Amino acid sequence: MDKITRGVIILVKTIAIANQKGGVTKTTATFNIAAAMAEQGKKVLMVDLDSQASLTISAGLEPLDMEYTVCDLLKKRRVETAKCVYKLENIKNLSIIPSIIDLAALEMELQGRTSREKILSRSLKEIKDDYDYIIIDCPPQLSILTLNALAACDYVIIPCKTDYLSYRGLEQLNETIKDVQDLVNPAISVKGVIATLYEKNVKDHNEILDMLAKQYRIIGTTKKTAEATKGVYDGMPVVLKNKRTDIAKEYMNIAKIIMKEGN
Ligand SMILES: Nc1ncnc2c1ncn2[C@@H]1O[C@H](COP(=O)(O)OP(=O)(O)OP(=O)(O)O)[C@@H](O)[C@H]1O
Repeated sequence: MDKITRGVIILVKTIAIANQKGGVTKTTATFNIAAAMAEQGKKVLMVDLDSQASLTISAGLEPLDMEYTVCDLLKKRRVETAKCVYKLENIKNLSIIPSIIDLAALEMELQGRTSREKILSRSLKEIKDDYDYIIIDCPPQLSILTLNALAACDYVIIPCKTDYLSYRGLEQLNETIKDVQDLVNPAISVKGVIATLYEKNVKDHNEILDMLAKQYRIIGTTKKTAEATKGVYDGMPVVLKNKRTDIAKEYMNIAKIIMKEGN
């Protein structure tokens, strides 16, 4: 995982943002953390591994207009990884491997392949040295795509809504991560949980937040707020669009925690 530049070893960190539950703000967290790191001068690559392509669209790209997407990395006759990387015009230091709806169909094809959970990892190796961080936005299932992300990453960050069912869903995710650790990627660990869509005035949210904090390392708590999505039409995450909001500050703080502990 190391790259050597003029004799100095720099750790390259690949991070999976994962939770098999939908709507827990995986995509929003990926874009904001990646943009915050890029703003701090890190070279960051985001990988959209969800066929809904929300990250791709949030970044201001049209999935159907892309010549190459993450599908081209995963299919049998894959293309060179660098061809699938697009630099974002409006955010310095930030690039993306976009997704497209075709990824849903490709998932079926992946099931029949040898070492099917290591396909993404092999492709990312080609370009890993070009980035300080690679952040993978996982789909909302424990599918072969999520397994590919877990096999390719150094650690996982789990966004979890502060409600009971989301809290309970973490058990299943942790079991999957343990399996991946035993069978495919011994180096994987969970960096922490981001408690998301938190509402201070909801009693249950406070109880779940306490329960989460007892069991997991909370690296940030993001409140439910309309501010979070305001830049989505012009391809800007709130962390850059409206830096003074609480949500932007929280994402910046999470990015700083990761960078401080990363290298
Ligand atoms: N802090 C927030 N407050 C309110 N809404 C938010 C916040 N963060 C994200 N959202 C909105 O919540 C919805 C779900 O967010 P997002 O798409 O990031 O979740 P996800 O976990 O990636 O979803 P999926 O599992 O479907 O891919 C989106 O409409 C997003 O704009």
